Amino acid sequence: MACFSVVCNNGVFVSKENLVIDSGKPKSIWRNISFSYTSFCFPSLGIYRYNHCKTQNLFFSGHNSFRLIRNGRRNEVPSLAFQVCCKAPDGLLMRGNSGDKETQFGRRGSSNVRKRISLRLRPRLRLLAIRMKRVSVRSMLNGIAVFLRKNIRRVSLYSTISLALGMCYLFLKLTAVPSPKIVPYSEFITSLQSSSVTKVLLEEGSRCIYFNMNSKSAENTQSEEESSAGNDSIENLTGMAAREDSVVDGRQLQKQGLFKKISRPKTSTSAWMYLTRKIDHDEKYLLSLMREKGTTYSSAPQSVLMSMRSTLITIISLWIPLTPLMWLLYRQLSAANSPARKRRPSNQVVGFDDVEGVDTAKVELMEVVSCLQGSVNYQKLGAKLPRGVLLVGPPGTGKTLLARAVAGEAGVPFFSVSASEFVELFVGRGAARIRDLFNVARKSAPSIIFIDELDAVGGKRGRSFNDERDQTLNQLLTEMDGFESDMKVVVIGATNRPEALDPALCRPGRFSRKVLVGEPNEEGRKKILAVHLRGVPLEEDPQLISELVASLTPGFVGADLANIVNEAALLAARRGGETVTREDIMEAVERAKFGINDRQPSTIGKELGKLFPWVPSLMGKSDPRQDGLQGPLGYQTLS
Ligand SMILES: Nc1ncnc2c1ncn2[C@@H]1O[C@H](COP(=O)(O)OP(=O)(O)OP(=O)(O)O)[C@@H](O)[C@H]1O
Repeated sequence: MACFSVVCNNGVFVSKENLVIDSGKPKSIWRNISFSYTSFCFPSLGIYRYNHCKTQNLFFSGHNSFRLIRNGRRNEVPSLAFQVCCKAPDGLLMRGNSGDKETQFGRRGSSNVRKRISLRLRPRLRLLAIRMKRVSVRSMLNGIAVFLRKNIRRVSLYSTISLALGMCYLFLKLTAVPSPKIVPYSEFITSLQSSSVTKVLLEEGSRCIYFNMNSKSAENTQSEEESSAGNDSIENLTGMAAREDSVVDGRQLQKQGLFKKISRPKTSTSAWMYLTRKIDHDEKYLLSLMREKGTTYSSAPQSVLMSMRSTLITIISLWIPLTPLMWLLYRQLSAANSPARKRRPSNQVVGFDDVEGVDTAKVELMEVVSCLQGSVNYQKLGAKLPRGVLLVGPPGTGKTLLARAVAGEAGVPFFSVSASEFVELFVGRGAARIRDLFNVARKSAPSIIFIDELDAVGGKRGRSFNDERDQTLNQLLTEMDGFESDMKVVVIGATNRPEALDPALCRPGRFSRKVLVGEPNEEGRKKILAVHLRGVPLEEDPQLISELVASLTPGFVGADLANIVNEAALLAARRGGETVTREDIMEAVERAKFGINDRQPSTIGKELGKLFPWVPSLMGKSDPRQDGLQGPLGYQTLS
């Protein structure tokens, strides 16, 4: 029993978390402590023992302290002392720490809160100060320089875009002029008829007609607008008020109390008060009316600045919504997504030793490896390196593994793609990817391209309306034709459906060599099992187990056998065993053969079976034990 006391002379408990005892040891050590009882002494009141803390009031807090919660009680005693006794493992040094920040006893109220806040803040500020001291301007600048160097392209692109946008904004801001008020054409004609229009400008190449009116009419129009609309837009007011040759001057507007709204400077003024749009085939009448009324009229092209401004606005308003779309398109179309880039040439660690049970296929492929390595001088006799080798066989027989083994043995770059990666949404994209892949492979020659599930793009042409797929296949055919005779690039394809392939793909010169990768026989299965049992700790002799499992698994392919070994290891791990036993292996074989089922038939099932013995046979589920069908090695198979 280790006892220690914590004494506080002034202040009261204000916190529920009123005591933290620091052991100076890691938190894990505290787990062994059981709290016996707490005794409080209140000398000023004459109370010396006061037990109220229970075991559950012991909490771990921080990494090397524990905390007492006092059930919310408060001691309103100015002076108190208490003792904490704990059972601790032998040799554990404990010390009470009344000066701990969380055991502060202060006055109730705001001063205490302030104290607590300051106590919590202080260490954080200290930490911040230490960190700030460590930060040096030079290292920061170095960091920025390194970042810029690394991302020079991206940084320059973003800064160019930002600069261009900034320039556009500045240009628009500088060339901004208050636009004239747009009025209907009929109003313009009426004003002309009443001789209130003073000056007209017909803009060349557009339908815009700018015009000014004399003061009286402008005033009338203004008051009409006010009464009808209530308030005008700031632009219109600005345009009217600030115009130099406008008849309505600033003073008038000020009188009307409208000038308050004007915020634009006087320099950005428009020369024209009103704007309307021309009606087709009315030019004759318009000109004759203006001549009749003696109105000054002229025509002028749009100013360069204004046309630039409107072009810029059009471009920006078009491009802003289009940019995300373009970005998506770019990402889709960019070569960065191409399989050739994704698959960097890598040296595979798989060798022919890792592939067993497919000896004929291995011999064929070993020849290709010898040609790639240059150990067989096939050119001397005028022979050519086979362009393509097609691996044909049921799923899981090791076609992919064989291709990887070829790459591993030849020690050349290996580009592995699944043909489905060439199936694209955009016409021509799949073909471009094929082109990319072959270009990269050619550059890294001697190399091997492996196309898995070749039937995804190599299916017979013209059978569907899928133009994109046909184009991709055409490109593949072209690329395979395009190898120069001395180019050491071999294309290995794998498929489960050779009958679905386009005949052009299988003609000599393309996938001329077809290698059947079939189901392994018993000897083959034994060898495959031996490969997969290499790294598994077995209770018995691996050879014996391989023979046993091989004899029980006719029709199983390499992938099934690899799965059996893996399942057995998992079962052993589940039961917590150190080694994989024969039972684990047998259970894994059963699982692979019959699937995972409940071994024990359910009680309801049993009862039903007793009552209606014909039900299981009706459902096609007869008891294997009754049928004499036994599991491997006399094990009962699943019911
Ligand atoms: N002959 C074999 N020797 C050793 N392991 C094999 C063999 N065949 C298959 N395996 C195991 O099965 C796994 C799957 O094989 P793989 O992917 O090569 O089959 P596949 O014939 O390409 O199948 P699919 O036609 O479905 O693509 C391999 O990773 C390997 O672990």
